[in-house]
Amino acid sequence: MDEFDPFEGMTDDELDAMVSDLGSEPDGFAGEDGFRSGFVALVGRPNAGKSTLMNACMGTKMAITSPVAQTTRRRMRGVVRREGVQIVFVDTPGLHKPHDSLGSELNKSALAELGDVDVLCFLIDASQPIGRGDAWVAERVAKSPAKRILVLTKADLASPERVLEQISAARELCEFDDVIVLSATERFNVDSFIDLVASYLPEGPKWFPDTMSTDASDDTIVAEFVREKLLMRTREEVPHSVGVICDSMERRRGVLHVHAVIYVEREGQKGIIIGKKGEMLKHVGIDARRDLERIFGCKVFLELEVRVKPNWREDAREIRRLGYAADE
Ligand SMILES: Nc1nc2c(ncn2[C@@H]2O[C@H](COP(=O)(O)OP(=O)(O)OP(=O)(O)O)[C@@H](O)[C@H]2O)c(=O)[nH]1
Repeated sequence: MDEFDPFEGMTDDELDAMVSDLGSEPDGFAGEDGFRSGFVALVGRPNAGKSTLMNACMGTKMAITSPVAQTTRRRMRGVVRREGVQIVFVDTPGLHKPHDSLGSELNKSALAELGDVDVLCFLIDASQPIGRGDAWVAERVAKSPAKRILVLTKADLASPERVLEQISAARELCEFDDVIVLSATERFNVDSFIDLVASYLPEGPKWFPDTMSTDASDDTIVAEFVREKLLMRTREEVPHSVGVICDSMERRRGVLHVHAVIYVEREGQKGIIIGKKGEMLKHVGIDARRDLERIFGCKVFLELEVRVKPNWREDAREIRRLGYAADE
């Protein structure tokens, strides 16, 4: 199969404009003894491709992804290691105009990262017009003291001309230390992205031990993967009304026994999720179990239950209990 190359046929000048050093010199890689490390936030509008890029960098799927906006509800850290370097990527909820208390919490959670990281990657979908949402995010990104990298995602979906236009428009919004164009699904420029980010990291300790690749707890991983399968199989309001909690996990004779509760806001949504003769819930369980067995490396017995909790998205206590509060 031919390798995907969105820049095929472009002139050197055009290429320079796409992946450019915009002036500020990265610190360079550390010397022989100096270990480099740091925190790198992935921020942007919902659906920009933040979780997909984090998974691509990690080389395994840890963050859930879907075409539904606001898939990410919990800030999640994923560790990527290279010789002498540890990068802690922080996947954040998409920044958007909130319509409920849950939305406000998600924004708060993402915004909290802006001032607290070494490198800020502002992801913009190359295939979508830059709009007021991006301008709003850019205004906040511009205030961060972190190094700033503009990341044009989904290059496989946009023409080179379109990508160039997007870069110019994004540069109007905010100043960046660097720019990179990539496609996480095609693995185009993902390794270059990791190298670029690493070059901006300061000398520092190993923040995570070598055996740890994420700060997400096991029960969070269960809840998130069940939710992802629900997002894949439901439509309209239902995906946004779903919250999942894993309330028990126990390993017995090599099998992980898991119980998770799916919360929805209305009886009708419960019916949709259970499906005719329980078919929908059964398939969600099968899909989720497959991922969980890969992640935990053992057989998983997954039991799912659906409960109705009216208007939980407006209830601060419920948002916290489900683990979606900004300071979780
Ligand atoms: N074609 C293509 N699709 C992509 C690429 N990156 C992400 N996607 C798709 O874009 C959709 C959104 O991706 P996510 O990674 O969930 O986006 P996100 O920014 O984390 O979204 P939120 O959780 O809503 O903030 C998914 O359907 C992905 O498969 C890419 O490089 N190319």
